[in-house]
Amino acid sequence: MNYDTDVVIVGGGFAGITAARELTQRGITATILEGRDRLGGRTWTRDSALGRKLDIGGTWVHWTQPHVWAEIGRYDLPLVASPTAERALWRADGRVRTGTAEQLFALMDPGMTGVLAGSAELLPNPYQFRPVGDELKALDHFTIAEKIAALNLDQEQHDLVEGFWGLSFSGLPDVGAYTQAMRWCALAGGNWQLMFEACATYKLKNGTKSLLDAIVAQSTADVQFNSRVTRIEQDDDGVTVTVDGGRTHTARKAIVTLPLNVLNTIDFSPALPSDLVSVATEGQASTGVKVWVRVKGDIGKVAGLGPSSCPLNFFQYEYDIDGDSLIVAFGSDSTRIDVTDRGAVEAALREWIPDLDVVAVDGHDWVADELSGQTWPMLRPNQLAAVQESAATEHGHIRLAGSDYAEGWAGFIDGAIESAKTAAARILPELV
Ligand SMILES: Cc1cc2nc3c(=O)[nH]c(=O)nc-3n(C[C@H](O)[C@H](O)[C@H](O)COP(=O)(O)OP(=O)(O)OC[C@H]3O[C@@H](n4cnc5c(N)ncnc54)[C@H](O)[C@@H]3O)c2cc1C
Repeated sequence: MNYDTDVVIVGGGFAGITAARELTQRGITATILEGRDRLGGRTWTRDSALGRKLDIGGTWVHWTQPHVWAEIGRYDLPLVASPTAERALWRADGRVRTGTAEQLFALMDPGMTGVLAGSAELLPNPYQFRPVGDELKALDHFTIAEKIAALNLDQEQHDLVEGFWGLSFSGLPDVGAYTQAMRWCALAGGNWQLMFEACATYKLKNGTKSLLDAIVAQSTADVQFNSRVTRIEQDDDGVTVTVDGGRTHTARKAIVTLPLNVLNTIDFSPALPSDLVSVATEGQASTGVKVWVRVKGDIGKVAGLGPSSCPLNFFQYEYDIDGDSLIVAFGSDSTRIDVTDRGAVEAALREWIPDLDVVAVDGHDWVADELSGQTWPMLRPNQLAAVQESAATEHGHIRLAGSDYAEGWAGFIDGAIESAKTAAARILPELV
């Protein structure tokens, strides 16, 4: 049979472009079918009306994340650190308090240590825990909120730890799986402060697009934009992939990199495993928002944390722009705040700093976005085994890749790159 290409890669985020580079550098032909008019998916470096280039999606990287860190070294890309907070505000037990970051961390420590106790022992090699064992499966019944509640913390400590996980899950702790938290902490050697550092310290100086462009430059894959895949049909020999409008592409293999919450928008024939389809139907737990905010004047190097019930429950100072302050803020529930509404963002931040004036805002609703349906993936209880098993398996001629299916830092750019390298390496022997 003649194929249009060896491999069709569905989606051109970090997973898709990494898989394309890995395959085409070894002489395999590949076509990326991307539903948007740009590459990058849930990363998006764009010129912002706030006065500088900003990362609207994924941003921070860290040396605990070996796959992305190796790529940054490979292309010799400059990094910059987010400023260290000199003042911390925390909203807990119904009040806003001020102190140092150290004071805030000390208040959080009993709860964080309690929730995460045993993470390094549970997952001594957190990049290799498939197949999901009985101990992990048993723990996967619990939500992170249940684990926090069981610690009987005082209200202030409870609100801070609950808020931290609302931030980390980009979602509500009462629907997020406890095992996700254990995985993150195990990846930081069981140290929650290092885990936090990994999530919000180093940024690519020229944006995530600088890494994206470097990887794309080493790929010879054909990229077709505005090509939303609607159906993938398999026979004994390969796949036929149909895009919106009816155009088809044939290939020997397909790598599918769709976020879990939109996986079911493709009609797979034969169907993907029923337990994975059920997870995609239920949806993973992230429902949150990220917004960049230009605030009038110099507000100093400040960070704030509060419970997930706040429309914006975390923010930190990032840049000075002509005497104004640029901060980044997060919330757990996109239905509570419109990140393009300056007034709504100002009202949410005034719960912390009453005289704060918001000049302008920039953000994107990733949850409403039909090509993502979520922010960074965080699983609900009882989803882990189905997702990990599907990620490790070839489904006929199809493999899944993407940060949602990573074994290590799932949810991160690192996980997208890791899973893509694995998927490409697994299919390569069948193609050469
Ligand atoms: C607000 C936000 C903040 C984040 N912060 C960080 C961070 O600081 N650090 C970090 O490491 N990670 C962060 N992440 C997560 C990180 O950005 C993602 O995990 C990673 O970029 C996912 O890459 P991916 O290739 O797996 O998926 P995606 O980037 O989602 O790529 C999938 C691609 O498939 C396309 N697609 C979807 N459906 C179809 C279809 N039917 N046909 C064709 N194409 C389709 C999409 O348009 C997309 O381009 C953040 C994410 C968000 C949203």
